[in-house]
Amino acid sequence: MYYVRKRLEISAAHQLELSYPSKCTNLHGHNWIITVECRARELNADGMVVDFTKIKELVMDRLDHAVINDVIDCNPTAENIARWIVDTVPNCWRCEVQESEGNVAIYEKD
Ligand SMILES: Nc1nc2c(c(=O)[nH]1)N=C([C@H](O)[C@H](O)COP(=O)(O)OP(=O)(O)OP(=O)(O)O)CN2
Ligand SMILES: [Zn+2]
Repeated sequence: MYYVRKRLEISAAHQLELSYPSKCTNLHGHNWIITVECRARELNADGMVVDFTKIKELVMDRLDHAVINDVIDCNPTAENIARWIVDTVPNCWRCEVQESEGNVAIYEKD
């Protein structure tokens, strides 16, 4: 199995819909550190699992300096952002979304 890992830093805003009172329901920003992991049993014709530049285009170009609520079609928690990235990037099986030093969410395909 071949693996690639791409680390991105994204400045963006979001606003959570929550069932309880929280400061996070206000529009606010983070500098998210996102780690995208892809894997493949065989390399493509270019000798890659997936081009690092393609990962950047699919994630960074769509989320950086965006209001994430406008981009992803669900409540933009760190967990849902990680899931969206796994569903968006070819051959992605795992994604870590670090919202702050102490807060990290991970989505991994079964
Ligand atoms: N499981 C999750 N919990 C929370 C999420 C999330 O995406 N998944 N998101 C938030 C908000 O985005 C909020 O902005 C986080 O605020 P922050 O102040 O960073 O978090 P804490 O209240 O834990 O404060 P620390 O100072 O970092 O401890 C909230 N929860
Ligand atoms: Zn937040």
